[in-house]
Amino acid sequence: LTGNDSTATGKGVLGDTKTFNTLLNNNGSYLVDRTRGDGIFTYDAKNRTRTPGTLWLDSDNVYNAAYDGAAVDAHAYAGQTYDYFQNVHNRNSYDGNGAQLVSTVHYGRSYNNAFWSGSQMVYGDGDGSQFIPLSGALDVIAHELTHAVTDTTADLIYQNESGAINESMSDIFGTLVEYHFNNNPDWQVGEDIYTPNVAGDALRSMEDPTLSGDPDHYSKRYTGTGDYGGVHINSGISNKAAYLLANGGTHYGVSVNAIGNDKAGDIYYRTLTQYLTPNSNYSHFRASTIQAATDLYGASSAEVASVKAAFSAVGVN
Ligand SMILES: Cc1cccc(C(=O)O)c1OC(=O)C1CC1
Ligand SMILES: [Ca+2]
Ligand SMILES: [Zn+2]
Repeated sequence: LTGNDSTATGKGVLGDTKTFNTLLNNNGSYLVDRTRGDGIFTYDAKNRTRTPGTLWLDSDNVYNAAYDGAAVDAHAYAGQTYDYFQNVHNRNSYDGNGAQLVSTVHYGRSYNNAFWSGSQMVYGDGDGSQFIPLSGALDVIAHELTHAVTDTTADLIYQNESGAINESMSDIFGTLVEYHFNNNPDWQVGEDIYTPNVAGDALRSMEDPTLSGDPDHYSKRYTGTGDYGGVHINSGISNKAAYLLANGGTHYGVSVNAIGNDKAGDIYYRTLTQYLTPNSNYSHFRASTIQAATDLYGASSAEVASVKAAFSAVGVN
């Protein structure tokens, strides 16, 4: 594919105008951003379920059609998430080696899911009631891309406690990316694309996981076999701890002093990339996070004390 790098404008899922990088040649404008790593490529599944589908081609380099919104956000938010990992953690794409970022939008029909396939991101359009196009939220895209970071580092097995930690890492970095770009940031997950007819709810809450029926203490963990052993359920335990570490608070009588988003992000990034292993459980997660914080701030630091308190507050001792 040859052509010239260009900057296009378009409207995202929520109707917000944004700019992003495209590639222009005689055929028209492709959603190809050659300015980041080995490139960001966005595809159209045309409501079928073959991936990656067709590389997105637009006629005039202006992406304002309703059908374009899901692709505009998938492309622009993948670029922002790339920038977060590169600029904040010095990681070049999800593998540290500039791997291409491939996304497919308009996947399936009324598909209420988004996922990392093992090699690319995939986004459904939602059914218009439970979800609107799922690429319309930065925390969702950063969530999916963090699965790729996890798979190329700790490679946490996607079931039971290791799977819950896998899921929580994606929610944590989804939220940190949303704050980094000040994109209506909060400690909720997927709020911008979830239940358009219901105000104030979210797919999950990190601030209060019980709002979506998930545990906020290890003693309340799910031990069944659903959801791969509760990977989207028991993530609430770690999500609450992360919320407390960054923001502070008292939970079940345990007080945590805030260390802020940036230090929390550096601790979780080091934990994920240097200490966690495929079968890490919550106990190993506590030890690993303490070690990462010790490496960064010292054994007697306030940051280490807050990590210990945050895990204790959610019953992981
Ligand atoms: C909507 C959805 C369904 C199933 C799996 C995932 C998954 O990627 O784990 C999923 O996406 C999310 O959880 C992102 C955060 C909104
Ligand atoms: Ca959010
Ligand atoms: Zn996930």
